[in-house]
Order: sequence, then C-alpha cells, then structure tokens
Amino acid sequence: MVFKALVVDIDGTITNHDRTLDLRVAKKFRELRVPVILSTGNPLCYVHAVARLIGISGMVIAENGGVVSTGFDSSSIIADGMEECEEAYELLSRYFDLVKLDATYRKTEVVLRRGMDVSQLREIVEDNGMGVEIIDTGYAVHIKNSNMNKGTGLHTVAELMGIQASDFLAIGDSCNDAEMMREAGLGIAVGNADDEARQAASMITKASFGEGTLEAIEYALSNGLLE
Ligand SMILES: O=C(O)COP(=O)(O)O
Ligand SMILES: [Mg+2]
Repeated sequence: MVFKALVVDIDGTITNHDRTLDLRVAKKFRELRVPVILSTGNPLCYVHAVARLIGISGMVIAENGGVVSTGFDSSSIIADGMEECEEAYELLSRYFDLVKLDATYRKTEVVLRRGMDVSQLREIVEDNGMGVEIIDTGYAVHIKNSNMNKGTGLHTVAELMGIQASDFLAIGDSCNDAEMMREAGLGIAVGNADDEARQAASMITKASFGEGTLEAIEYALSNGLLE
C-alpha cells in the first residue's frame, strides 16, 4: 500500500515541547511528493496561518472536524451544533469558573482553558441530557458536537480530493486524533501520545513531538508506504 496523502495533527505532533513549530518537520513536509493536510482542534485562521507558513495545502481540518476548509481563499464546510455547546457552557459556568479560548474565531466548539476536573463537567452535561462531548487534548478542553471529529473531517477532505480516508497516513498525539487514526489507512502516534491515541494507533514512534513525526515519515518512506 502506498499512501496518497498525509494527515497530521498540529499541537504535540509537529510542535516542540514548548509549542513552537518543529522547523525540520515543516521542511520535510515540503519535500514530500504527496499532499500534507493539517488536522487540528485549533480554529481555522490559526491552521491556515500554520499551513501558509509551512508552505502546504490550505485544505485543512479545523475545530476537531467541525470546520473543513477547501483552501486558503475558498469556502469552508461548517458543522451545526454551536448552540448546544454554548448551552452546555452556560450550564457549566454555574458550577465552575471557566475561561473560553479563541471564542471570537470559533464556529462549532466552545473551548476552555484546562485546569478543572473534566469528569465532573462530563457528569453534569450527561445528567442534563446534553448531546455534547467534552474532551481534553492536553492543550485545551473542548465542548463539541459528538457527531463530528477529525475522523469525519478526514472523510470530507478525502471526498474533496477524490480519494478514500484509507488512502491517508495519519499522525497524531492525542484523544482528538483517535478517530482520524482509525479511519486512515495507517495511524501512527508520536511517543508523547496519550492513552487514547496510543490505543487507536497501529504504531507508536520511539521519539516524541516533531522528532516522532520525522521518525514516522522516515519509517513510511523507507518501507515504500510514502513517496
Ligand atoms: O486544539 C487542541 O486542543 C489541540 O490541538 P491539536 O488538535 O492541533 O493537537
Ligand atoms: Mg495534538
């Protein structure tokens, strides 16, 4: 199997320990012959800036699959469900002191600064029958629509590109990458990955962060899985 494209998470996967971009990974992406699609929990403007500065496609997955952009200057596919996320946020705010992140830019998720016990948040939304999901990526807590994730986003991108989700090699580090890694033809987790990402992956690199992504790409190239 030769993969036709790469789908890669940002935070914890192409970044260093301090969240700066690993420039060796950026260079490697430019050298690959296959398209590299960024897939992240961050808002679209953030991902577009990262993609532009790396020099790769503006077709990206943002907000954990809630937003799929067809390119830098073209339209986006935006999922429903923001109202439910806002309702859950209003309810949770009665119990916790919450701080929203990137609220101006987000279209489908409410994202919070970490630091609270996420299982308590989940319990409250479940007890109130709210159809939202709460995930902690290690970088932020996301209140999101449970019907969309990076896996559904990957199917949308694959369709736009005229290929299958299984034609992708996926690399990630966190619970929000699990569905994407399962839907892809091969999922590789970097060494710093959390338990959910490790379980979803078929392979885990020895190295962590950007170094792990370089290891994953090297593995794929030397085994004829990527060109
Ligand atoms: O938005 C987050 O919480 C993490 O971002 P990521 O999906 O690029 O790792
Ligand atoms: Mg990540």
